[in-house]
Amino acid sequence: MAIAELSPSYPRARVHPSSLSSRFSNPLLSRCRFVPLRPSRPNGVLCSIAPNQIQVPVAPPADSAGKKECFGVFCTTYDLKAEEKTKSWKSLINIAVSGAAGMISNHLLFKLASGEVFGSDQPIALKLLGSERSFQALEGVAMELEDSLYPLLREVSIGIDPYEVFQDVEWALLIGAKPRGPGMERADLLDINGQIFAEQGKALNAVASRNAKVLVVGNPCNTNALICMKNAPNIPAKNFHALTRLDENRAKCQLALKAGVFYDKVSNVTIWGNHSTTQVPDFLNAKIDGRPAKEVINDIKWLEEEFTNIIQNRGGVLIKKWGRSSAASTAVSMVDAIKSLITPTPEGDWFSSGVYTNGNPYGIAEDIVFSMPCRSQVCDFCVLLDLLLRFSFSYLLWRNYFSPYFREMVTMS
Ligand SMILES: NC(=O)C1=CN([C@@H]2O[C@H](COP(=O)(O)OP(=O)(O)OC[C@H]3O[C@@H](n4cnc5c(N)ncnc54)[C@H](OP(=O)(O)O)[C@@H]3O)[C@@H](O)[C@H]2O)C=CC1
Ligand SMILES: O=C([O-])CC(=O)C(=O)O
Repeated sequence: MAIAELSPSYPRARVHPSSLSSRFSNPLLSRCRFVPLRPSRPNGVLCSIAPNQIQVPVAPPADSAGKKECFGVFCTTYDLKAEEKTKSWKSLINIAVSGAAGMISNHLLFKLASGEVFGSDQPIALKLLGSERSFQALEGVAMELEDSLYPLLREVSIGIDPYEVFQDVEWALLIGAKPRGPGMERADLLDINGQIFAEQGKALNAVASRNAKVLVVGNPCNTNALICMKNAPNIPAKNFHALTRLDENRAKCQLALKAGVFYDKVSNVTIWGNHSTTQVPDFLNAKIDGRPAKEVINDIKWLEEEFTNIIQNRGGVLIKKWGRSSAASTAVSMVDAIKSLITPTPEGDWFSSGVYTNGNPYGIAEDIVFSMPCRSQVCDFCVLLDLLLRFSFSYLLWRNYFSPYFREMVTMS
């Protein structure tokens, strides 16, 4: 398929010796240093640095001899297991974030590091992917992470080569991509951004954990997720998601406002289709306080016209006001999306995610990434075990309950 054949935007390998050494006031993080990269380090991400920053490597302090080498700004020259507090912790997970010096990441990384996303007993290693142009900013991000003293954040590495940064990652949060400006459609970004996801898919395929979960945010995110997935055949297709949770959150907010209730009363909201103006926010199956939203709101004209329009165009309206695209709310919706994947979905509810359509029961075209209602099952150590395209909407419901107009909108979107 043509999509799978997009060529890489970066050369295969880029390795720069690193320099920098730093010292920290936190005793746990003392004796940090940077060491030169090795082209193929089996475990862990190599920290790259811009060519003009190449220096002779700093020799390890005598008292750390025999201990693990440190990379990036966080340095595990201490024994994690020896710490009382870490005894009940789960084992470290590796999380890659691309576009790590960008706006969305700037909100997301601190949520990840705080434990808000993966839990207060889940230590994490952050692998930050940037580019030569953003490398200094990436160092700035890493410095801010250091200065935040998050106990669960055990390692931070920065790099510009996805083949290095994605090594062994369990999660890849792919944000890095050009955002649209005023007057643009998200699809206008495909020419520029599609290449990024072809390359990153190949890199994930080569070096990431075989069960890595991939959340694609960079726009147009559905198509980019498909491109990434097609380039990563070693990773199960069900592990790829395009972020449409922001749209779901927006829809919940508007329904709550209209009904005069707080957001937490709104459930069962689906975004069908693409994260674009063709999406269909499903008010027919949405519930407010357990009752059908359309009964509670009792204004079908508003639901069909205004509500749908508001959700479809929310991103563009925000760009006109801010001059840039939504970032904080996107990071929040990424947190929601990840938590939905690692937590069993409450009985009777579901969440929206852009997923691969093969085998879907709704008559949606096969072989695309399309947002649908999803539920997750979780194994006991809190890692996504499986994602069910659960037929919360049974085909019967789909056929009999949806108006032909609505059905057509969804399948055409
Ligand atoms: N799915 C969703 O719900 C949403 C998706 N988005 C999308 O997320 C993406 C990132 O948004 P945001 O963080 O605000 O953007 P920023 O411009 O703040 O950061 C994007 C990062 O992407 C990297 N990048 C890669 N290629 C390019 C390029 N050609 N031009 C510019 N930057 C590039 C840059 O990092 P580097 O130089 O290190 O490569 C940059 O730091 C956008 O595509 C945006 O449209 C935004 C909101 C919601
Ligand atoms: O509108 C954009 O380009 C950014 C985005 O995806 C959103 O805010 O939904």
